[in-house]
Amino acid sequence: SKKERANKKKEQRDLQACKSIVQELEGHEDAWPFLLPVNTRQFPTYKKIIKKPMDLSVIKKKLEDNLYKSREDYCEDLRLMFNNCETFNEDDSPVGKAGHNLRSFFETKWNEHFPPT
Ligand SMILES: Cn1cc(C(=O)NCCN2CCCC2)ccc1=O
Repeated sequence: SKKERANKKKEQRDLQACKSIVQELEGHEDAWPFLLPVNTRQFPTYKKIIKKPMDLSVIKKKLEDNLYKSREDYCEDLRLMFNNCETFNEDDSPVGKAGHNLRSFFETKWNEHFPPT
């Protein structure tokens, strides 16, 4: 139907916006702690403390494999990644500070692409 075609277009626009947001996050100077999964041999307690690890490489792969039902589903994984960072790191540590900076950058980009009504 016309409505279904319009909705499919919206989904395609949202997916494209989510892909470009991840690219912008990857290029941010504070992205270094988030580019790959946390190394659990370097940080042996990580697996016990963080029940659902998440990082930009996993989010990018999920986007490419069409595993997100919606932009909200995608946003949930980004917020999980930043919340994991706050759980495991002191605010004034290098990783903790990078997490706060990158989260702020993400939320700004999110609102640029999807202005709250
Ligand atoms: C999200 N997060 C990341 C780290 C971390 O240190 N990641 C960077 C690891 N090195 C960067 C270049 C080579 C490997 C530690 C705790 C944490 O919660």
